Amino acid sequence: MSDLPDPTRPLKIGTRGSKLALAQAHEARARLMAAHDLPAEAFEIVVIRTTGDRVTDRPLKEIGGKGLFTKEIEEALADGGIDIAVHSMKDMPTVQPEGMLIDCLLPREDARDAFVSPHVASIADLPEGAVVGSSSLRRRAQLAHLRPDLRLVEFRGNVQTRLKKLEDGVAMATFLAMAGLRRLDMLHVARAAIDPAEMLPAVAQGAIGIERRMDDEGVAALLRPINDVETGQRIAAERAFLARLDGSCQTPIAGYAELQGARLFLRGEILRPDGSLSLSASREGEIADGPAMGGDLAEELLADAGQGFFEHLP
Ligand SMILES: NCc1[nH]cc(CCC(=O)O)c1CC(=O)O
Repeated sequence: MSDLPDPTRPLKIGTRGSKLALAQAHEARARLMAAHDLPAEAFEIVVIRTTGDRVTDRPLKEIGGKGLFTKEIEEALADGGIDIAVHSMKDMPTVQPEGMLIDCLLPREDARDAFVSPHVASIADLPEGAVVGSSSLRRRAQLAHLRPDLRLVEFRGNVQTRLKKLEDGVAMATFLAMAGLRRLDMLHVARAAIDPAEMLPAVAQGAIGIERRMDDEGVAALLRPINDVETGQRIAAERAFLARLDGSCQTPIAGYAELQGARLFLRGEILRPDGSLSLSASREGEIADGPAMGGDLAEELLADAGQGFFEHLP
């Protein structure tokens, strides 16, 4: 256990307790074990219950937006209760608390959304007026934009709960991240992976980030070999886009970056929550300019949107 910052005790990995969060924590541990030739006993997985986990009866946007799934975990990191925290980057605020840093990203999974339905194979196949369940502000707005005839209902809970609701006929279809389904070994429930050109994914969808104390050099050295540089470059561009828009919080936002050789392609979209308007644009440039391109893309969409765009509620 000589690579550990403190070889006399296991490294504590903080995570939420959901099946998906645990799968992600196990993936992080497996990569650390392989990179440093360490046994599983060199790590301890510490489950932390967050506000987002406790409140399950209301849409997330009513409880108070970003940070709901991270606050208690970051407190544990700050007071030394854990050494690292494993997160879905999609759920992470663009700015970390004082003294915290995310500079380690695992290789990104499939970033696309999955179309999930026991009845039909795609969005286009949904009959007129069909009911679709989703609590994602982005997915709801994108779907309303594509298919204004559909009826949307709130859908929260874990994957099993949502599938049960589909079986019970509460809705005909829903959406889930391909990445989450793959990590849960439940890819079979995806009827189709939706092309980003049809439904642009959430910023950082499919990426796992590892947060640490900024001054913890021992942990920084431990994480370095498992960081995926290309994922970091894509996420940096997407999160810079989000960061520039975030002031207007309750807004449906999508952003997706891809690399081709030394070039970075970034697409971004903002929508009215009711889907009555969608604005999108893209940028192409050097990988190193990704974060600047993200900010610039956000500026363009904000200028297009004009005053009042974000006040238009359903
Ligand atoms: N908001 C919940 C959440 N956060 C991350 C994922 C999926 C995994 C990922 O995007 O990395 C999900 C569930 C979903 O959208 O289906």
